Amino acid sequence: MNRVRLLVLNAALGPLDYRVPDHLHVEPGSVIIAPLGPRQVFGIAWESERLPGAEVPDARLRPILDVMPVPPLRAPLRRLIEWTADYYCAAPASVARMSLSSGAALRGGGTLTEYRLSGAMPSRLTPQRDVAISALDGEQGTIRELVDLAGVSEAVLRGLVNAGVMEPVVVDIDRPYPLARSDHARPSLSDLQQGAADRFVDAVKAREFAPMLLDGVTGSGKTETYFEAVAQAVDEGRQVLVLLPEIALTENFLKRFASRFGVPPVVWHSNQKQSERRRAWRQVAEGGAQVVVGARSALFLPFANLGLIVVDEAHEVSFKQDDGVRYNARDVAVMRARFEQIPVILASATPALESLQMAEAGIYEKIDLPSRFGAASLPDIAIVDLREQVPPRGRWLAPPLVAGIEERLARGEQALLFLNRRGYAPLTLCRNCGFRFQCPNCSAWLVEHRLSKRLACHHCGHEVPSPSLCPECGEADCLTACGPGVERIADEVAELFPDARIQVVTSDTLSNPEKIAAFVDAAESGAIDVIVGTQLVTKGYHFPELTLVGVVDADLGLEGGDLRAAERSYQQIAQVAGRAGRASKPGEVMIQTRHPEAPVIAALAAGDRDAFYEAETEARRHAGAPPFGRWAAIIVSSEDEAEAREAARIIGNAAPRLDDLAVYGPAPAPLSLLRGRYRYRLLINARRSAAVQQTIRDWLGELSFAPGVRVGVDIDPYSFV
Ligand SMILES: Nc1ncnc2c1ncn2[C@@H]1O[C@H](COP(=O)(O)OP(=O)(O)OP(=O)(O)O)[C@@H](O)[C@H]1O
Ligand SMILES: [Zn+2]
Repeated sequence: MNRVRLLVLNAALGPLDYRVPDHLHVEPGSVIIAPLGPRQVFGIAWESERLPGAEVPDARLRPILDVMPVPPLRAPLRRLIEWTADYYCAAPASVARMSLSSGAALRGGGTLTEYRLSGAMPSRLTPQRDVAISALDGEQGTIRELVDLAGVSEAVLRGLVNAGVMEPVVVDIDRPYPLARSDHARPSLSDLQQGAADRFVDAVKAREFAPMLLDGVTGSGKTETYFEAVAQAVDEGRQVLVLLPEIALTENFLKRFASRFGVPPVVWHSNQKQSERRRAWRQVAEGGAQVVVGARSALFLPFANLGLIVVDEAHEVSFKQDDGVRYNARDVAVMRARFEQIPVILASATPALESLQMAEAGIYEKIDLPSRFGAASLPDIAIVDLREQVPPRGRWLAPPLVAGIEERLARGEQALLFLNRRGYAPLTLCRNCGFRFQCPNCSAWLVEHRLSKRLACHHCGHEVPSPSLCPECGEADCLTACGPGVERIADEVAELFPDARIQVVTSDTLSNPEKIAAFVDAAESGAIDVIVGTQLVTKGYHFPELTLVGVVDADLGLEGGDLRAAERSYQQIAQVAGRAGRASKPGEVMIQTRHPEAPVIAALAAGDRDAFYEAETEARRHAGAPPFGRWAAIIVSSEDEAEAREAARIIGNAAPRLDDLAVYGPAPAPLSLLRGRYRYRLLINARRSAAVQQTIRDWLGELSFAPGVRVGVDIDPYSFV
């Protein structure tokens, strides 16, 4: 009899066995729908020897219902799912779910009716019809899409359809994308760039696993260089995955890609329309999507014929996912390349210490671009010591920075002020009674957002309209904003320079692709004088007229107990500094700080990256921190504080006593209340050789907790809150 073992997409269940009816063909990787009690569940056919489960006698097996009309998940992806689940202590079903991330795509084909002009003219030409006909020349789309394009009502378009002026065209909803042309606009590379590009092209041709670290200063042309490898893969008919750390960077990338290859790449991220996701998923699986650019979830897509992976801005913390399956997309990308036997390029101007260490150990090949492209040189960096250059009361910009902005405005150039704090002020308190606005669901202050006139929690999204009275003492006019956010800095610039055109750039103001595209256009065309932004604006952008970068508070990133704080601060400031002077005009960077002697600041000022990395490496080695030792975290949470505390105590008491592994805690998490759940943490510090995952599985597997308790494991954690 034909039986099959399924990895079912339900994290609470183990693998399940089914019978395969004679009329269905199943192979490893087939996507299957099967009965589960009275319901149905998706599952993936798996090699049974790799997925141990309870042996059920043939007679008790239920038959699967159907095999989905999609290509089976290939072996390299199945191995990746196994590896990810094992390494990050996650349920295989939760990882597999990321591969089958468009339910609609699994069910197979469908069509859609679009319309276009037929060439016939109407017998009666109203002004509305005239507008529509000229606007729709060369266009094709659904009626709804054409309504937007033409700016006329649906009734007008329906009238044109009835009059035969527009004709229906039936299209496959999962139709292929237009093809990228590798020689559409090939740049002529500098010798240095060409050397790097040749290496990447060779690696694509070789079709072997090759992890490469592209370490190039800001503005050195990393993108242009790895585009040559993309071109090679496209020429060979193979697919490419480019991972970006944030959706916000996609718009800029789309534009650059389209001008290089003639068509935009295929986009994949979580905020897309269902229909777009489904088309992208199917084309990825069938090989019709050549180049996919996406956020980290694109890593688990079922590529038919992957030839290259690029992780751009590979040092970015946002590649680490902190809920659900807690994985690091940078590291999983390298594993996917290994299973697929293809090259992977990690590109960054400020590589993670872990990546540099891998290069030093000879595991990654390091490829350097040490200078900027063309006539551009790296900007001059100056320190503004806030203890000597004191901003006026209630202000945050010190005199040298203000003078710098004034100079840029006079010359028609641009300035960028960086402060990694959204909103107007991070804390609001009552001068009369001392009341502070706090989130009811989180142990965090509410942040004032003046643009939207609200107080908001940046952890759970809780919002209240900005009050005029103190809720505690009832006084009016007593609420004070403490400290600056970007909105407040923008106000300060507006007061100093009333004619300046200022744009605040945060995830609040650039909340959709249209707004991001509008910002990029405005900044490129010189319609903005001063940009005030969070980390969102520190990387990826290339604005030729931007010649001054001001870091408003360089000490901010060093606060808090994060063990990677120094590295992250260094990266963020080096990246934002890298936005200055990228074209012919030289750039200048001013870093405001109260601690000019701090190693991070001193290294930035001296432009001595190696010194910083060396000091940081020594500190990590000394502390047994990554990459010299390993960390893992256990996070316990419950809506009931006593329940959470008790579960944490049980885990702490059962902690293993081993020579190569130390357990700290449990202790209340720094964010001890998050989204209504009380939280405790344990930190594990282990030698590199320790079997951390197995130890944790054995340890937690023995324990049981109250039903409302959640226990999460975070391997190689980034967040310590
Ligand atoms: N060979 C080239 N020919 C023409 N333009 C180039 C070339 N190399 C780089 N450029 C241009 O120089 C600018 C900087 O290049 P790019 O954005 O690729 O650098 P990067 O190293 O990715 O920078 P960052 O890390 O700061 O984002 C871009 O506008 C790019 O188009
Ligand atoms: Zn909250």
